[in-house]
Amino acid sequence: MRVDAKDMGTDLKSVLITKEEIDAKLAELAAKVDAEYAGKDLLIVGVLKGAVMVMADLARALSTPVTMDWMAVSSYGAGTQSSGVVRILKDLDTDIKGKHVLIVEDIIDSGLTLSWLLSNLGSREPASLEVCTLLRKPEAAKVAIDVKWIGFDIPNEFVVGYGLDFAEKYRNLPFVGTLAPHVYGG
Ligand SMILES: O=P(O)(O)OC[C@H]1O[C@H](OP(=O)(O)OP(=O)(O)O)[C@H](O)[C@@H]1O
Ligand code: HPA
Ligand SMILES: [Mg+2]
Repeated sequence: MRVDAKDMGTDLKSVLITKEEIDAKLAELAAKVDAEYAGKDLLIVGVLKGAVMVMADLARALSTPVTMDWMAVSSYGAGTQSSGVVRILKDLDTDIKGKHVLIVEDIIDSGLTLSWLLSNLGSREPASLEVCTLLRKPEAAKVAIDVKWIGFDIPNEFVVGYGLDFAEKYRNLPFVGTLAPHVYGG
């Protein structure tokens, strides 16, 4: 069954990026990642929980053999604003020293989560450390981050779907949509 904005009642304001657009973009990104890491061992690190969908779909679009690990950090809690305080809820299972590591994210909003992650993982001495994110909000950046692969730059609005939640809901929507302000008290 296809879920679309109508099925969400009035919770969604609009569909920003369709499933088809996400699929096409991930194929493009996967080709670039394949080219970069040809002949190398690559560990992709998904940032739970938001990046679950991107990890699953990007990993399957890659030709490069990869290993996968996960980190859980949280800075948003149940709200729509980053608290700026990043907590590790689950650390990597593997030692990344000397490995080529690619962090996979669903979204870079303020950039605070990723900035913290890059310095945390960077201090573990990986052979290389890069970032691939499906979404980025350029207008929301509070810190500058060097991001190698970006799927879509989006407006500074709270989005849900394809892994992204509001109060843990809407992660399973197959597209990215904007939330109606009344849902989060706007
Ligand atoms: O650039 P920032 O402003 O730091 O925001 C981006 C981060 O916020 C979200 O995670 P969240 O803390 O909501 O956890 P979740 O993935 O479990 O929803 C998202 O998945 C990113 O990891
Ligand atoms: N939506 C959902 N989760 C998020 C967002 C967003 O716009 N920004 C950071 N985490
Ligand atoms: Mg969240």
